[in-house]
Amino acid sequence: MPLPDDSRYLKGGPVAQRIIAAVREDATIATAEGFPPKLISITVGDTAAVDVYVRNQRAKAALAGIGFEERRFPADITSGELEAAIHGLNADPRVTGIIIQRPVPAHIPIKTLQAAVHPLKDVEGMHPASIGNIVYNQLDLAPCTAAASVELLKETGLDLKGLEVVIVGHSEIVGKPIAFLLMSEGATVTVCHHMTRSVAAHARRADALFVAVGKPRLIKADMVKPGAAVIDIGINAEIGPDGERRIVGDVDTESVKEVASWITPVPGGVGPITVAILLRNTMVALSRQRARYQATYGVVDKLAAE
Ligand SMILES: Nc1nc2c(c(=O)[nH]1)N[C@@H](CN(C=O)c1ccc(C(=O)N[C@@H](CCC(=O)O)C(=O)O)cc1)CN2
Repeated sequence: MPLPDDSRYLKGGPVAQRIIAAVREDATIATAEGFPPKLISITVGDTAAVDVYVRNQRAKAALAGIGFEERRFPADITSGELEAAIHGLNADPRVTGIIIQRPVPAHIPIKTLQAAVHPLKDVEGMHPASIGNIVYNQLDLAPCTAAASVELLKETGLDLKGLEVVIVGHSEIVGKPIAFLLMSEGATVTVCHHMTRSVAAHARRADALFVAVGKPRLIKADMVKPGAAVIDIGINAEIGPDGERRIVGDVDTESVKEVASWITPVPGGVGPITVAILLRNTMVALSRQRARYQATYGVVDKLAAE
């Protein structure tokens, strides 16, 4: 369904298109130089939200000129078997990026899997060696959903220096990296989590409010400062009054849009940019691999080496 043409909506589509167009230029050049980018997606078990994400990754990778392959594994696979599969991908020179789709089944330690991905092929920046980069202000490759959310906040034109930002949700893949990305930009950041005494009291102080907790419509109008920017990162599936499955965010958009100056729709907000950032990260990872290749073999490109 098309989004209403309301300037309060921070729509992800145009930003994503811009990013994908730039990625396409890079991918075309890299391919012509003998380094075609190829992204492998690892899915474990069946999760509807992940299927939506992967479907969009495949479609946008095709648009951007990036090879894309999905490897699906059964929910009862062992962690050791998955690690072995990842080591195989690390060793394959045709594979330039690996993404592990979340969530994985509870018996699989996601951190072990993430650490098994070679840091140069880690297109999410979630390897322990990569996640530290954003702490050191090296921001060119950050976790996709976190980077996408920050990209949308920048679309408001708000000055991030000294901006009061509140993040509801402290996950490793979204809340924590957003905090580091925004601290690097000079924002004052508060992170709320399950032990926070009054989320509402913090949220009401925010010039920019990020929400990523997976609770449909948790944030209501009375929790938002008038004029704030509200970035909704929730992706929750529910059955609508028409009996159809639909996706809703963590923010009660209908009421909050009467108070906020900017609000991201769900779907159509952070989601499309998340996919675009993944593709951009894939090109960053490839250029790091090329730099390593050049440093090791002393040639400018693969074609020259042949
Ligand atoms: N490895 C990762 N796994 C997950 C991440 C991540 O960043 N890295 N984030 C979420 C992904 N996710 C939901 O589970 C998700 C992300 C993006 C989209 C998306 O493309 N949404 C679009 C389109 C919706 C539609 O076609 O109906 C949108 O919001 O407009 C969907 C899901 C968890 N896992």
